[in-house]
Amino acid sequence: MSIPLAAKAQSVKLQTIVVKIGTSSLTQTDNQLALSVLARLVETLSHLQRQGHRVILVSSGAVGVGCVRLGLRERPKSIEQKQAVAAVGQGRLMRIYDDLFTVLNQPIAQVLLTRSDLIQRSRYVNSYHTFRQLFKLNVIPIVNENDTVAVDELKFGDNDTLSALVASLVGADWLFLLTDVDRLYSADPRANPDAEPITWVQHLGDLNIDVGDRGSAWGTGGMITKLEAARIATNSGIRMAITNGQAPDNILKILTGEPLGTQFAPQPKPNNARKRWIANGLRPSGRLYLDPGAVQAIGQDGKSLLPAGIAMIEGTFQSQDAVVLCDLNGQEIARGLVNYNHHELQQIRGRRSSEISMILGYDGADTVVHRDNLVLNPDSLSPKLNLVAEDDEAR
Ligand SMILES: Nc1ncnc2c1ncn2[C@@H]1O[C@H](COP(=O)(O)OP(=O)(O)O)[C@@H](O)[C@H]1O
Ligand SMILES: N[C@@H](CCC(=O)OP(=O)(O)O)C(=O)O
Repeated sequence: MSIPLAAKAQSVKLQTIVVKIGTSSLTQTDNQLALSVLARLVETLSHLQRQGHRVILVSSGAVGVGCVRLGLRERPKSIEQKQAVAAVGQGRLMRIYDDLFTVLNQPIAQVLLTRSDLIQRSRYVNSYHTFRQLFKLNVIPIVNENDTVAVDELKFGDNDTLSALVASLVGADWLFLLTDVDRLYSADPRANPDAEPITWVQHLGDLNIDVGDRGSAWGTGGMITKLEAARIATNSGIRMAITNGQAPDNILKILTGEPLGTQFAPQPKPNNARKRWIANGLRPSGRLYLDPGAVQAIGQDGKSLLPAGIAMIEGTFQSQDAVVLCDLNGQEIARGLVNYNHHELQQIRGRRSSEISMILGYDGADTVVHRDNLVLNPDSLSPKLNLVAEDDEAR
């Protein structure tokens, strides 16, 4: 029997590493597949796996590869077209990955997820168990959105967000976003040659940059979705890096401490997986505006939210839905699962908990959001720190 791979790794600290590669890195300017990039990516990930790390690849490209297969020169616009083209491309993409990984004797698995898989707690937990089993089998899971079935209102839409949610789900140490620029800049470097490179981001809330309104011709979301991914990942205690997809071995260099790309500091993470699910997996369906006393009680004193501290509510939600808790200026303080629907909450907001049964005519929870179901937003508590230009030492 062969020695388990994890046991072979000696001085390397074993980590869970999620790598996302975008369409812009997988395709060349003539819209053909960038085979050499794929091969180097496969070598890098197989190497990490052999060292004993747990590796997940989130790969875009179903639509791009489908277009190449069908001879389409532009990314399709309508949802139906994209779904059909993704169905053509996804199988082909996996075949290419399997051929390349097989050369290195590395087994892979296809995992296709939709937003609702991560919203529903039981499916979220099941997905987690599947990843755990795949790690035990020394398999590299290759994840993509299940484009052919995802409905518009429940789409990730971009794999940046998906990769951050997957990283949060598995409790990853690192998330790498491989793209067609070498790092984040103060503005889109294609449109602004003078844009300043950014190497280190301590707190996302302090980032003040221009991200344009779109990505490359084939990519989805551009930098906006990468920064959203950074919010989810760093708030889950995950360190993130944006680096050039042309050089996948940058991942190895960054892991050994080289200051390549743009790196984002992990924030203190919610200490249990369920809280990470509340903070990141769920889509809030309402907002509760809190008075200063309630902001202090939940933000500083670790208390549950009571109806007395709610000044205003927005949105249509049911009991146990996720809601955002914010101050009177709309600044997000926390997210949580609410114990009352929006009708009930309109009636009891601003009132004492002891009045709830009299107002509603039945007994309900004393709290609107119990502290066990409440996750503070680290950005709202962060001190002011800012971008670091290329030459500065920030770590
Ligand atoms: N501030 C910025 N810094 C770096 N790139 C930016 C910025 N704003 C916009 N971009 C654009 O984002 C693009 C990468 O996003 P995208 O095309 O969606 O890539 P991917 O396919 O890798 O997800 C870059 O090609 C760049 O033009
Ligand atoms: N699920 C889609 C991913 C779309 C997407 O996010 O693309 P990109 O911005 O290139 O990462 C696909 O496989 O084409």
